[in-house]
Amino acid sequence: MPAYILILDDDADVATAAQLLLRRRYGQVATLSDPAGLPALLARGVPDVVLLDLNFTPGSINGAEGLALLDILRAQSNPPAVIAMTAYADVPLAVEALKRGAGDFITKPWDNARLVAAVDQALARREAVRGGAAGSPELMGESRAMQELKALIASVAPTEANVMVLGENGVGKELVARAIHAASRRAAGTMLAVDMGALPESTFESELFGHRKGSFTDAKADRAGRFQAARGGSLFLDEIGNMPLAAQAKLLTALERREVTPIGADKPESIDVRIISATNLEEARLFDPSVFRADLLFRLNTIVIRVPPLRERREDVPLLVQHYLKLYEAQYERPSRNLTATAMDALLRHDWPGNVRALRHACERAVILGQGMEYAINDFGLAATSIATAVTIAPVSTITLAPPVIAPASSSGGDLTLDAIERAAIAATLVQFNGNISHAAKTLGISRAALYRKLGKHGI
Ligand SMILES: Nc1ncnc2c1ncn2[C@@H]1O[C@H](COP(=O)(O)OP(=O)(O)OP(=O)(O)O)[C@@H](O)[C@H]1O
Repeated sequence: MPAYILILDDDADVATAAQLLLRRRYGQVATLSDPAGLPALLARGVPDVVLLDLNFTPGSINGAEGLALLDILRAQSNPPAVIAMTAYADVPLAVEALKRGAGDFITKPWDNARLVAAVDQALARREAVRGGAAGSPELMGESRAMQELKALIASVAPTEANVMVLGENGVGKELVARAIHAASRRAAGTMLAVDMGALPESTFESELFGHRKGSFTDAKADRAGRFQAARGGSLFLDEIGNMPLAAQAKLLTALERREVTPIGADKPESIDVRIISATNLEEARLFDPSVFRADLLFRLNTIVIRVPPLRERREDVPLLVQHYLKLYEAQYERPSRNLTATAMDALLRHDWPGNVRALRHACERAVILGQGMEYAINDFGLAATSIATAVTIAPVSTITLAPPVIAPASSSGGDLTLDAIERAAIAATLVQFNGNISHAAKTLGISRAALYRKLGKHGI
């Protein structure tokens, strides 16, 4: 979906400069200089991201108008991600904006690369938030792996321990980080996310630790760093595996001393953040000192949480598919449709190299492009090579109503081994109960443990 960005700033020059920069990259970039026009604009459609100036009236620096606009934006039923902008790098104001729901802040004049990175991150965060029901990101899944993951999150969250989240792309690492923050003692504070892999080395210190006005040519105003802005909350350091070694050394010093010195400042400032980090780097690479400093690793990984890939918890597929189909049916105002059992079986056997993010996109595609009365596997646009040869299941009419029906012997007869019948019966029963293991086991007449063993055996 092309992104819709709104720049809300009374300074037309500033708004146009941002528009020119962002138009090259995003679908639709609008500007608005008079906040009075905001309700009418929102009635025509809510943007994905709003760059919001916090001070409208010339000379005003307390941010009250911007914060009021922020409240209006946050009150939308499908609220945009907001990046607060201010010419006055006033930490309390930035923190207030973050507390009231802005996802990030940027000071003017901005660095172009930084602005684009902030918009990219805001879009990614919005996608993650939209994934949850009613706007709150929820880590879904009832597989044993997910139950263990949720239990681990619950026990780790209330501590102050630094947590490192490991897992492939799209498995839900950021959702895990948000769940930890939400269940922590710092939940009233903000969780600020920083994509460490996208931070240019030249601006690394200024971004993380802040700077004082005049400390270098472009330092036109004081700027708060992410460490200061996240005070009292959590700092989510994403993609830490992609940080250059020099930046790793700087981060290590800050964490060891529990203080940072803004560029140009004469005194260090103490930091009060909990660090949650994430990477998709394989552990072997992470333990390679030419890639990642061991001393920094030990600072960050007091607790390690591994999020398993979706192919290792296939039982979660039906639940996720149902959730995302419903979500996109509502979003695109499409009628609710069922899924053929054949399609669900193929989705269950898909390897999902892009994990939950890919599943989510496949569901969005099916909702937009599916033409039949029911969703068929072709609607999901999966690469044929990633689906193992289909086990024949009669096209059960709905996934919720019909009991599992196993196809009579196919004309080739090749699929009808006892194993194939067992596999098909399990898959169809899981579909029937939306992936609920307890119900499926009861219906199949076996224990939950036996069903888990069979899921493993059949690679479901
Ligand atoms: N367990 C889950 N339940 C519901 N949605 C999920 C789950 N896991 C991931 N998602 C969704 O999948 C998408 C990717 O999740 P997220 O950004 O947390 O993954 P990630 O591991 O941080 O990805 P990357 O490594 O690419 O940054 C988001 O839209 C998120 O809402």
